[in-house]
Amino acid sequence: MYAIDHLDIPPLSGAGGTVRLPGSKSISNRVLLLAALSVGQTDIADLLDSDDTRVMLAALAQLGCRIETETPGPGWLRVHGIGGELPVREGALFLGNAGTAMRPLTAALALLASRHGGKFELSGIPRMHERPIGDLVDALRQLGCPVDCLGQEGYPPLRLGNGAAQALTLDAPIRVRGDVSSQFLTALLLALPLVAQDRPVTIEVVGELISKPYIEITLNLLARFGVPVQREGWSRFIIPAGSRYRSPGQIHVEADASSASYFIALGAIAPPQPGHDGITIEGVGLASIQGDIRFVEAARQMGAEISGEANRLHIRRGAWPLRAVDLDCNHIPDAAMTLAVMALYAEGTTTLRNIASWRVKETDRIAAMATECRKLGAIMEEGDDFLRITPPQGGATAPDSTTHGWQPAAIHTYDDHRVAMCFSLAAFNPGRVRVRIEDPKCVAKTFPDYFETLFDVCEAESGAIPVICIDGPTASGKGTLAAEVARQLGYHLLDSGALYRATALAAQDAGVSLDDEPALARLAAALPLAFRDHRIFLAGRDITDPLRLESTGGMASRVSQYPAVRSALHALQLSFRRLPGLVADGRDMGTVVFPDAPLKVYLTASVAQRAQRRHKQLISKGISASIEDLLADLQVRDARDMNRSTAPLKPAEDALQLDNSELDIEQSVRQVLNWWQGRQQP
Ligand SMILES: Nc1ncnc2c1ncn2[C@@H]1O[C@H](COP(=O)(O)OP(=O)(O)O)[C@@H](O)[C@H]1O
Ligand SMILES: Nc1ccn([C@H]2C[C@H](O)[C@@H](COP(=O)(O)OP(=O)(O)O)O2)c(=O)n1
Repeated sequence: MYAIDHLDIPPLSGAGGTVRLPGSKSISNRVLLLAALSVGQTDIADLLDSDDTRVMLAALAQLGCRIETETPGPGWLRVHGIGGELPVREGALFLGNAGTAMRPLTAALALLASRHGGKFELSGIPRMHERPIGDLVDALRQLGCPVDCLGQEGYPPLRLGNGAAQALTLDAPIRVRGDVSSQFLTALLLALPLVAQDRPVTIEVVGELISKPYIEITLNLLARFGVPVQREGWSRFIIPAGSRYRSPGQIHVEADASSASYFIALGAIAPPQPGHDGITIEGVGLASIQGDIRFVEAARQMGAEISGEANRLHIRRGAWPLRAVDLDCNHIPDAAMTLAVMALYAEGTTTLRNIASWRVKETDRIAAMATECRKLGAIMEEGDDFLRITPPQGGATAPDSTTHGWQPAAIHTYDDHRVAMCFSLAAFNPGRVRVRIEDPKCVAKTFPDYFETLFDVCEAESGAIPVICIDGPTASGKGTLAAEVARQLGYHLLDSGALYRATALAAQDAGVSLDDEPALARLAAALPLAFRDHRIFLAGRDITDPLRLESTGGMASRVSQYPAVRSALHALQLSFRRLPGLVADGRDMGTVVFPDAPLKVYLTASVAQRAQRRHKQLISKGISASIEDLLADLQVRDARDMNRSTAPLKPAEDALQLDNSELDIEQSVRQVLNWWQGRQQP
């Protein structure tokens, strides 16, 4: 996950390959609740691991439900159901911004608290307290459940129950509005079987029910857990008498169809790559029970070529530019946001209709999409329940034909995972303008590794992937600076010195003389290196600690003099240049390996400072050393690195020099990030 302030996505040029997506959020949280309310234990495979499911798991555990992770095996979770009982009678549950936890838990706990005598408080983050829940509260009060809104009437936080058992009014149909959010009906459908032992319970929907596909998921899962609800049209639902949740034993969670929408769009937008035949999505397919699978139809209408099987989809770019559409999106409320970004690549104006529910989601999504698409240069019109998108005006006659009317933009993401995921696709813009995603970690709500998954299948022209080079003499602080800059930008890291150090260790292991250039080059060309969990392995041996020894540094300096060794390591170093960017430290990053890098820093510090820093570093690791010896070694190493014939240590002509003798680590990092910022498009 990119837990950073913002993520700059360079211009993307193509995509191809296979992705496996995380489990569906809607299915995951429903299955968790049903498993918890069932009699018996349920083993769940491929559950989504995200903020929203963590919130649900924590709440269920707090309510006394026992949950075992990695049981019965890796990727599984075992839930021991409480079977309609209430082992914990009081509690305060914090549910973050997870609507799929807040609504059903409100209904289930209101009923359980009334039946058994309990009292619970449910709250969330400030945005959750702005998301209406009044229609569900009204329905629960009709039943006789004590429900108090502790802030504004009709919104969380809520108090459910008053500690005493209540008689519930179950004979009359329970009426609930269906035109604001279908989650209220889902919540009642999931909760009412808990009190339908003696008599059937009927729910009547008032107003036109929106987002029907989500109700279908609910009904499908209820049936899997032993409660077959009778449906009369979309306005009457009857829960049969004698209902009781029974575990199905095992259940697999499909991959998230809404998450699939970004990769379907990717296949429709991205030019195909040689050696790949479009994008393949595993884990969700045409037999999905999720409504958002119908995004496939919308994407086809816009030009995507999509084929598929029960549990897999395959997408290729078809019509290009994409076709503009005028579409009622009521059946795919979440995935339809992706259409707004696809519309930026369409010929003509696209209208997305019947999307009023967007206004009460994680943020006001109509306003958010309009504002952010406008930043990119699109012409946007928004209404209460529609959005109209005219792409940035391209073509050779456009006022600014170099960027085809696209503007570089910093996309604000409103703590809304879908805004962040959608706008990553703007990085294919023909103007090749930079797209910045603010607060990229908000994707953790449903898809923590979204950007990693995206970058795995995307390509950029090599020159388009930014590299920041940090070269300089030993102990100037290159490694420390490079690692922190890479962390803050979310970039990959190349410690090129480690490759020379590993070559020296490999020579030592193999008994190869440090004077035998051809043998050293052969070793370097086939280094069996692996990087795992911040540790480095050479032929399976953990060399993280020996790699950092001063003696290894000295050997590396000798090995690195040989042109044949340097050229043997060249391709390996280039392979680190991957999306979204690279920070590389060494001696010749800016002069030889990445001569086109947009920022090169030559880092120095006085020789006395460097000897002192190295001394401190070694002492802190429990390695004894004398400053005088270190100073002498350092000078020998500097002289050798600077005077060798191939790729000697020297500043690149276009390098910025940074003497950090008087700067601390944080100041050095800030300086480099400021320089980097200055090199970005406005
Ligand atoms: N700007 C700085 N000010 C003070 N100490 C620093 C600074 N930069 C790095 N150091 C410290 O100096 C030591 C050597 O840094 P390192 O990054 O290993 O250098 P290099 O990779 O250039 O050999 C480390 O202990 C590090 O914490
Ligand atoms: N790009 C590079 C990186 C390191 N080397 C050589 C020269 C150095 O003395 C050794 C060890 O490099 P490393 O960066 O790990 O060493 P320091 O941490 O700066 O002491 O490798 C090189 O020749 N070219």
